[in-house]
Amino acid sequence: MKIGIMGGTFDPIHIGHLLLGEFAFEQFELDEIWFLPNGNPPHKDTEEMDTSLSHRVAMVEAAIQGAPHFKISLHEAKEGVHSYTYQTMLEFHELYPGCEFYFILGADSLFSIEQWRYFKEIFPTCTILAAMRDDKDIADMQKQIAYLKEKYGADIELLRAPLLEISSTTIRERAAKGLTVHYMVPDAVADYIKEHHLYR
Ligand SMILES: Nc1ncnc2c1ncn2[C@@H]1O[C@H](COP(=O)(O)OP(=O)(O)OP(=O)(O)O)[C@@H](O)[C@H]1O
Ligand SMILES: O=C(O)c1ccc[n+]([C@@H]2O[C@H](COP(=O)([O-])O)[C@@H](O)[C@H]2O)c1
Repeated sequence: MKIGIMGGTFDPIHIGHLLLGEFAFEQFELDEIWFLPNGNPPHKDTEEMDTSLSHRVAMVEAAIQGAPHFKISLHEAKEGVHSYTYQTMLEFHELYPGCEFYFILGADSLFSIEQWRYFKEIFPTCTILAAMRDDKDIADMQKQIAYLKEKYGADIELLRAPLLEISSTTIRERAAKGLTVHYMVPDAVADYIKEHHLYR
């Protein structure tokens, strides 16, 4: 089985994340995409976040409902302890022998990966599928991919997905101002945000 891993904080999940999953599935002929919400991301201050893990998980579940090739993994849905990608990927290989993993990320993550905990250990565990984002154009991406390949022997491919200037931050800010987030998130997520008065 070829599994795409779409890791994130998902505060909240938005169409940028879903499109990365969909285009990775298609371009690399994957069997499933696992959305992997991080309960306590090492590089973000969860104390500053006012969205509980249970809300973030519920929004991922709502977003992928009805898409049989999209699943949720609760492997990193732990409060308190930080979850690190290198550890999760090593554990996935033990838990799911015979699976090939493809870790999906956006340009901001590709350019900061050298700050991740034991990042060199991640490279042998998966192929990284990196999508353009924000100000990073194709030349920037190819340069960074070539650099990481050359320096660490990383296996990285350019993921071609629609460029969307959308982030969870924008959605939180819009919701806080009482502006609509429709079409930026699936309807079920917009309804969830409204019903639970999130980001007010
Ligand atoms: N619009 C987008 N285009 C490409 N990649 C994206 C996009 N939005 C998120 N990603 C990628 O998805 C992964 C998970 O992102 P995350 O959950 O932090 O969302 P975010 O929108 O970046 O959130 P925030 O604004 O809170 O930092 C990261 O690798 C990020 O680069
Ligand atoms: O392992 C690390 O040190 C590490 C540091 C930063 C980010 N990550 C992972 O990168 C993915 C995207 O992170 P984020 O913050 O953009 O949601 C998510 O799966 C995080 O767990 C992992």
